[in-house]
Amino acid sequence: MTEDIKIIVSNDVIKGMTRLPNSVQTKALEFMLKFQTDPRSPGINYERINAARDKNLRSVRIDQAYRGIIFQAPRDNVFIWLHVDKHDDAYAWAEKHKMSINPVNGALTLTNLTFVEETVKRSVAPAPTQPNPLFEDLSDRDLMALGVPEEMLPAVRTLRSEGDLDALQPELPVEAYEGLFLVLAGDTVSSILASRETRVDRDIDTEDYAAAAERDESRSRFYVVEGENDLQEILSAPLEQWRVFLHPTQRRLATRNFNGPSRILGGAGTGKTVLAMHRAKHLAGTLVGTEKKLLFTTFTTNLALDIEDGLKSICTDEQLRHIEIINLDALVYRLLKAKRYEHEIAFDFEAKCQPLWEAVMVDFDPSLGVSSNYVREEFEQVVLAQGLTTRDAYREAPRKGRGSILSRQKRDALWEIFENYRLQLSTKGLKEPDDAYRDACTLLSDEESAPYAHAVIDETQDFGPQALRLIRALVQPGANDLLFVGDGHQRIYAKNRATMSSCGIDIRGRARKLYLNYRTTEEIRLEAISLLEGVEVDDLDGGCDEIVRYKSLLHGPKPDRIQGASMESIHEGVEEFIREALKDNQDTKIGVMANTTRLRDQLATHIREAGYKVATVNHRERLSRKDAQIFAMTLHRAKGLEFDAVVIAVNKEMNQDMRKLVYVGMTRAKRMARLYL
Ligand SMILES: Nc1ncnc2c1ncn2[C@@H]1O[C@H](COP(=O)(O)OP(=O)(O)OP(=O)(O)O)[C@@H](O)[C@H]1O
Repeated sequence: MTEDIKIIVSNDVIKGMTRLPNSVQTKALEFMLKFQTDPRSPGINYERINAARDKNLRSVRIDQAYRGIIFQAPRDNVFIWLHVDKHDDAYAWAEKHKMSINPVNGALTLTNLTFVEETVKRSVAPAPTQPNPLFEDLSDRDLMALGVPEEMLPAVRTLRSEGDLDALQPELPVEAYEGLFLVLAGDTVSSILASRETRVDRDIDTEDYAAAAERDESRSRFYVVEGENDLQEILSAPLEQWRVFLHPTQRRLATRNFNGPSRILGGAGTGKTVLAMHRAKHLAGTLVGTEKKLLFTTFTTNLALDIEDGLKSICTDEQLRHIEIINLDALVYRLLKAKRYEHEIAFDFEAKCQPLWEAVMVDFDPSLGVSSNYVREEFEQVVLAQGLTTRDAYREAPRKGRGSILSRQKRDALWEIFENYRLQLSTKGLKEPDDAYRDACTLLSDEESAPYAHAVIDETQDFGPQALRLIRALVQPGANDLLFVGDGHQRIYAKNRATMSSCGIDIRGRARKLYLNYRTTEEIRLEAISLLEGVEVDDLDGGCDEIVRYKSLLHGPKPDRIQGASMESIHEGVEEFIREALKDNQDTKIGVMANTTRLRDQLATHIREAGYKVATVNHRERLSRKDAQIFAMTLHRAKGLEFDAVVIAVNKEMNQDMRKLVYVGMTRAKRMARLYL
């Protein structure tokens, strides 16, 4: 490819390749490679398309039956591959579409003109009772600043309900759809643009397709081919959209400079893990040629393993050499072992700590007026969370969110229990993980420099204060040092609620959000959030998060919620659900989730007996490598995973913690879900 030629490929072409017959795929790829080497080669016959309204569209011959549609920019040797199809279909497609550059935000846009005309036609002569157009208060410039292509303005002007907007969504750029629903949720155009960091203050040259292709908005749907082997690599790897096409906000956050720690919030399925992986790739790229390392850490082991596979699919070997992917507990274990730490870290509370806790609680005096559960929570949420080691420190400690005030005498009485418990642990050579994190922090503070240059942290909501302090201590303070992604709605270990600022992590001015759910249908998302009604959700830094601004791109059937079913009818129902899920697509991946291991195993056994192959997802297992279609797991194991269809059974009261757990489980589903309560 010569320097002055730019080849761009649309996501439609990249997605569409797999739908072509194999022989056509091969020919299309061969053609693209030839085209990439020299788009002006005499061997390539550009045919004008007489009926096309965009006069820059051309067709090229792939074989006797298939044609490619290419946009030839008015100047600068820029060629954009837009579509591949059978001859007549390709021509019909070309007649409908128009490429342009959004004159306000400078993004490449492709508009289906016929769709716009039909939308406008349908809306003429509104009945007098119809509501006003949704965006009548916004100027054309505002709409284009949000990402609406100029050619789509007439269609957007006809919208009168959220349903109308959803019907337009498949034809709108993602950022335009997102901008419009944020306006409906009450945001102003300027606040949306500011939080996205979209620039609309430049003069846009609407004929400069080379410059437009580089903008983050364009890159959410167009890929700029970088070098000789680039296109082949893209097309031969698994065609998961997230590897190549990021939401403009994902791309910006993955690559921008932050002058310190940053935190990205986003509801389930909004692409936080995807963003985190691209951020790691980007930062690792800056470390090539140095000895420095980036830490990618998560709470759950299974997720760390899947992220490792994800990173391998987007990073070069050189970049990978600078990334260490490990869940935090495993990292702490390794770190302390290397320092000849004398204690065993009691990761398994039930097996290691519970008997000792129960033994010291024998002396607990009920006349203190608090329950034994309250005492354990006090130990976790105040003593362990703040790393308190003396009675005096506990007497003075703030107890925000603990509900009741404890007199000095009561605190002293509780301290005796706590001290005694730690002593019992110590005689057995054990430490609770929070205390071990604290010890690791102290050991690190003796070192000359922190072991990592950067860290990217997924599932931040499940890291407690000691874990956050340790993460801080593991990374050299500086630009781009820490990127946290998380979602308070998905906190499944309530004791781990933390405030980043009180753990030495200052994210002021560097907090951002993702809004678009790429995974679940809107129907599943709404059903899942209805479980969280009345549950207070925090923003990981002492403030509140809200849910009204999230939205899904996909639609599908409303999930079922079935209450009070007998075990027998749950078994029948689960089997029927699986049959239904597999009906149209035998490759459907199904998650079967339960709140206990016992219930999980019961369901798995029943499904196996019904003739299906079921894999049980355990600790430290890569889901992506399991040879099965149906996966049974506890709700705790479901974090970070995804399935086409999810069926959940819960046999316990739906308290706040359980609601969050079920929320996590249900938002793993892409298109079908059912819940038994
Ligand atoms: N830019 C994108 N384009 C297409 N698909 C995307 C994009 N970003 C994310 N996805 C897809 O959306 C789904 C959810 O992404 P991801 O797992 O990163 O979300 P998340 O916010 O970490 O979710 P959760 O918090 O629920 O675990 C995945 O299937 C992912 O491949």
